[in-house]
Amino acid sequence: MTTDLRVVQRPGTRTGSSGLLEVRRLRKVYGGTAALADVDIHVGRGQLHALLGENGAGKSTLVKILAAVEHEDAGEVRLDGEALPPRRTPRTMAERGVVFIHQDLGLVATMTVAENIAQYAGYPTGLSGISWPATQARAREALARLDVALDPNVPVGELSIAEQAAVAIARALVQDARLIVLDEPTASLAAGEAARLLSTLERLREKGISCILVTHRLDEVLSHCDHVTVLRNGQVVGSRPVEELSRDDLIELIVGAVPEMPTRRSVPAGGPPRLAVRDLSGHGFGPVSFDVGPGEIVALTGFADAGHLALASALSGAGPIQGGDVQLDGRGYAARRPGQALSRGVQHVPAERNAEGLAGGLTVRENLFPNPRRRWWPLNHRRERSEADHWIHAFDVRPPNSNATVATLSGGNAQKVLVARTMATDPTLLVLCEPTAGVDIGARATIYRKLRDAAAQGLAVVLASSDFQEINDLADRAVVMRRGVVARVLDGDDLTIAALTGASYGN
Ligand SMILES: Nc1ncnc2c1ncn2[C@@H]1O[C@H](COP(=O)(O)OP(=O)(O)OP(=O)(O)O)[C@@H](O)[C@H]1O
Repeated sequence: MTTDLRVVQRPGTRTGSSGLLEVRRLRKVYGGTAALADVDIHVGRGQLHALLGENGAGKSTLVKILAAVEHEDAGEVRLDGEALPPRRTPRTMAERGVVFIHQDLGLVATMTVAENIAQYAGYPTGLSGISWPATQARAREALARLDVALDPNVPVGELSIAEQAAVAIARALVQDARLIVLDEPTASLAAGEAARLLSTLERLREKGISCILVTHRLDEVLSHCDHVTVLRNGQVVGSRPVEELSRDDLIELIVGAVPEMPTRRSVPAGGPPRLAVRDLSGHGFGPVSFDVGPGEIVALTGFADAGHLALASALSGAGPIQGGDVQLDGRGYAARRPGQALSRGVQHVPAERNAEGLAGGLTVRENLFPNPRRRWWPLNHRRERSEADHWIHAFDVRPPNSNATVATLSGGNAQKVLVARTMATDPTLLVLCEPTAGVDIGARATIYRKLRDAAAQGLAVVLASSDFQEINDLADRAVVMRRGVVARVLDGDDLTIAALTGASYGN
């Protein structure tokens, strides 16, 4: 069926027949490997166009070339019929109304909504300098175009993530955006928040503004996007209107075959808890109590500001604890620093992969074994290499080269290295924050299987995740948080995506 789908653009759908962006035979080679090999993409006016593909397929490379932070080796980019110069700059793109929104949204938390919206387009001025009433009015008007009512005087840091995303889109509107490119904006949003962001994008359709959405979340593509282009190994393997595709069609296009997802375990864990958390409180959460038994995978979840990620950080010594008690294997455990957590066998995948998790300038092997002396003394380089190869193979890290610098890996492949590192050390407790954010569906199935296998050996896992599908597939129990405290605990047949969504909203 994959070959049947190698059809580019069907005319006359709501994808819009008049083209805004034409990418023709685009090519980019890094060190002999073609990240993009003669890629053609057509984005219609007012079209919500999803760009999909497995990890390393070439999506970010394409986005970087559109943003003019990288340049193509060959090919052409046309916007509204105009061929853009090969040596264009980010300013060339901004002047033509191409705006980029990355996962971190690029907002300044301490500045108000109106100030953030004025950040790039400039502040309206009057006789005595900046006109604050005009700045606020323009922000209000841009938000109204998105049907979002927010006070322009509120600091952005006080808003929910979904509201912040609306501010980023409003900022694009005041820059007269014709094309907005969003690189995984929903990767760490819970279902309800992601849906709100996507409905905001849908509103741009009537205004003739086009969007390219890079995502690994297939359900949002099926329910919100008009057209989909799938890349594999730097080539377009399908470009079709969404209405012609099922979920399985999409998965087959992305990874070649529908991977088998592990099913949730039905037998509850026995024995005393490995982790017992009592009335724990810290920045943004508490008091919270829950247990994790041997072999159990317990999810902490909720909307972005629910406190579940802060709680997970505190459990791994990366965030402050203000009160309460934690026991690990029957002994008091109060990790004030990550080093203390590591010495008790607690391994952590932080949500901020680049800032806190990986050293981009070091190799995959060095990132897998940051302290080989602790593992092997005297140092045994051959063993280190062969173990690195084992983990690279087990997690299907691409390219499968332990000497590759982590900064040259695609986002999803870097994430696989981070998760592999936590499991390479025989941990007693894993604390995983958004472990599969940015990871494609094939690699996700691999990570889930590894976690299941490790849990079957008695490992305890805390899974802080906003991905309700992931929790539904993997967790034995879900602790749903709202405003820093436990709103509901779901397990067995009660643990469903609908129940997770309802509990996150406080139903
Ligand atoms: N600076 C670089 N040097 C060497 N190789 C690179 C560099 N940047 C990207 N690559 C390679 O180009 C290929 C495409 O990477 P890209 O980041 O575009 O993938 P992606 O589709 O965005 O993946 P992901 O879903 O994991 O983010 C990968 O094989 C990657 O390792």
